[in-house]
Amino acid sequence: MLEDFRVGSLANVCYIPDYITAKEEQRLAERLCCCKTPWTEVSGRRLKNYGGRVHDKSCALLQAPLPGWLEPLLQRLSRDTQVFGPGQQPNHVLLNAYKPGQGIMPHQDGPLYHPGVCILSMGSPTVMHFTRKCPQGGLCEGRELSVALMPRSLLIFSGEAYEQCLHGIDAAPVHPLHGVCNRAFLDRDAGQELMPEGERFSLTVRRVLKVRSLLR
Ligand SMILES: O=C(O)CCC(=O)C(=O)O
Ligand SMILES: [Fe+2]
Repeated sequence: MLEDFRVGSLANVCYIPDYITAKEEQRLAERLCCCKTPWTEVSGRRLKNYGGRVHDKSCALLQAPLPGWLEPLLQRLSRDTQVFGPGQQPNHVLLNAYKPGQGIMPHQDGPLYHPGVCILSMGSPTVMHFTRKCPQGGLCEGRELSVALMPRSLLIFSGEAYEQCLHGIDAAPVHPLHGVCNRAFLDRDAGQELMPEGERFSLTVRRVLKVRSLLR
């Protein structure tokens, strides 16, 4: 199934438009925002964490229960994408909330996780850029890949895109669509740029490799 959704020049990047319906998006966004899990702030951006926290020293997930209402989505993601390892389920979910003009610095998700991630987008659209790491250190010139992330879409990446590239979102009021690799999946009237008007919410779904259960 994923074969039909491969985009761009990097191996193992897939973009699925309308992975969830508008109704599912609304219900999920309400639950995420209203649930009692507290928001934290990172560089002005708001975050919520589900499934526990990764302990700095042991690099293990101090596991906390995931909300029951997230389970059907997580099962669906592992079944459809198999990006968390063969037969494996994700155990960690991050909610990011971006006001218009906010972004996320180019970064790597790192070795604590199985090297595959799903990002579900809700609310305002944006563009994510992948930049290759140089063998000599630092970042290569230019961007390897840009993907428009429309609301209700699912981005999946692993392998080369996960391990050899950094990904980020420009902190900019407008996101040009020039050169995005998933143009074929966008509405014909998408225009030349995306201008977020409201907040964007994204769910970053991953599997932390080492787990220390506090549930017992
Ligand atoms: O909001 C996004 O689409 C990206 C989030 C991300 O890269 C992360 O949580 O590591
Ligand atoms: Fe990331």
